[in-house]
Amino acid sequence: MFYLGVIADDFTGATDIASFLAQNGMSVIQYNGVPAANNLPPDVDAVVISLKSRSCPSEEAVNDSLSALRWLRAHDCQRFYFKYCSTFDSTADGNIGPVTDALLTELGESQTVISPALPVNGRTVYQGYLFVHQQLLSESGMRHHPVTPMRDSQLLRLMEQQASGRAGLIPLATLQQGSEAVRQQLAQLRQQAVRYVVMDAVSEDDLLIQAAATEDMRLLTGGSGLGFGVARHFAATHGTKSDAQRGRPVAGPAVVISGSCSTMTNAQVARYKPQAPHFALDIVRCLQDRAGYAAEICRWVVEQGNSTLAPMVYATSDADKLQQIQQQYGAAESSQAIEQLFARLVPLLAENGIQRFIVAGGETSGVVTQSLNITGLHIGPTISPGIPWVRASDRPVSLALKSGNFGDENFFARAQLEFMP
Ligand SMILES: Nc1ncnc2c1ncn2[C@@H]1O[C@H](COP(=O)(O)OP(=O)(O)O)[C@@H](O)[C@H]1O
Ligand SMILES: O=C(O)[C@@H](O)C(=O)COP(=O)(O)O
Repeated sequence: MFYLGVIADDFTGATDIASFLAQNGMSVIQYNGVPAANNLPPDVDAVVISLKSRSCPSEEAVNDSLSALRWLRAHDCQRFYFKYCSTFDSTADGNIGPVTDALLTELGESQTVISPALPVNGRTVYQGYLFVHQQLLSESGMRHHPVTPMRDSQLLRLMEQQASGRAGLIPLATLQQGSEAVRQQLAQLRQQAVRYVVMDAVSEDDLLIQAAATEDMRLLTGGSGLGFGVARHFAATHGTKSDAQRGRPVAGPAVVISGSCSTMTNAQVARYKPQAPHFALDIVRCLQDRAGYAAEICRWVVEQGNSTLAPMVYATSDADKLQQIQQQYGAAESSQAIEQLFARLVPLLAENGIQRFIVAGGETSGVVTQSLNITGLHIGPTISPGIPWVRASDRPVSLALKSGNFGDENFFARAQLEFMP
C-alpha cells in the first residue's frame, strides 16, 4: 500500500512533481508509462507514472490515464493526483478536461480541484486567472507555444470548454481564512454540483492550505505546487524520508538536447552557445533524411569529446523563426520531424557512450526517455525548482529533464558544473 499515485501528462511534468514530493520528505519512484512490473520497492510513499498524453488525441490520453489509474488502484494506492502543466498547456479541445472527467468517473467521485499554481516558478492563480510572473498566461510566451498555444488565462472557462461539468472558484480571500473556510466552501460548491473547483494561490502558504483542506479528496489535479503542499502535509504526520542519493548523476559523457521553443529555453540556449560546442538542427534534413542526419550528428557529438561542457544539439527557435518554419512546412509536420530526429539520434548517442542527457522540453523529454527505453527512475538532487537529476533504475544513465520555461539562464552549464558526478 502507498499514499499517493501521480499520473503525469508529460515527462518533465513527472520529474517536476517527483522532485517536489521527494524534496519535501516522501520516498518516490517514477515509472515511464504504466509499469509492466508488479513489484514496488518497499517503503514507497508516492509512485509517479509519466505518460505522453498532453497533446495526443484525447481518446488516447483518456485510455492511457485510465490504465495508469487502474495500475495504481491494483497496487493499493490511497490517493490520486493528475499532474498537468503549471501553464495549463491544452487547447479548447485539450486533454485536461476529458482526462479529469474520466478519472472522476472511474473513482466514483463528483468533485476535484484545479490547481496549476507554482509560485516558486512564477505561476500564480488569482480570481481564477493564471499568471506567468507578471503577465497573464495569454500574454506570456505561452501564446506562441508550438503545440499548445495558450490564448486564454481564465481557468474556469478553459475547464468548462474541455470537460463536461461545471467549474467554480475558491478565491484567495477564502484561502487566506485558512483550511476550514476552504473546506466549507468546497462543500457548498459540491451542493451546487460544481465538479471542478479552481483554487487561487499566490504563495506556498496558500498551497499548504489547499493541501490541508483537500486531505479527504481522493483525486487532486494540478501542477507540482499542490504536490509540494501534499508532501509537506504528509510529512508532518508520517515523518520524512530521503533517498536522493540513488538518483545522483552518473559519471560519463554528457549531451544537451534542446527541443523547446519557450522564452526561457531560448535564453538558455543563447547563454550556452558561447560556452560549449553547439549544433542547430536543419528542419529540411529532419523532414527528408532523418537516418543519415542522425548518424552525422552523432559523429559530431562524439568528436566533441574533449570539450569541458557537453555539446548541445538544438531545434530551439524564437517565435518569428518558429512561425516561419510552421508556415512553410506545417506545425505538426515540423514538430514531428524534429521529435523523430531526436528519437533516432538519442539511441545512437547512448550506443556511443553518452551517459548523461540534459534535455529541454516536455515532449522532447518524452521522446528521449522513450527512445532510451528507460522504464524506472530514481529521483536525485534538484538542479532548479522542479528539475532534478534522475537516474535510470536499471543502468548507469542519468537525465535532467527540463520543462520548457523552468530553470535559470545558466541552467545547462550549472546542471553539469554544480553536480559533478
Ligand atoms: N524549430 C522548430 N520548428 C518547429 N517545431 C519545433 C521547433 N523546435 C522545436 N519544435 C517542436 O516544438 C515542440 C516543443 O515542445 P516541448 O518539447 O514540450 O517544449 P516545451 O517544454 O517548451 O513545451 C516539440 O514538439 C518540438 O519538436
Ligand atoms: O508544471 C510545469 O510547468 C511542468 O512540470 C510542465 O509540465 C512543463 O511542461 P513542458 O513545458 O512541456 O516541459
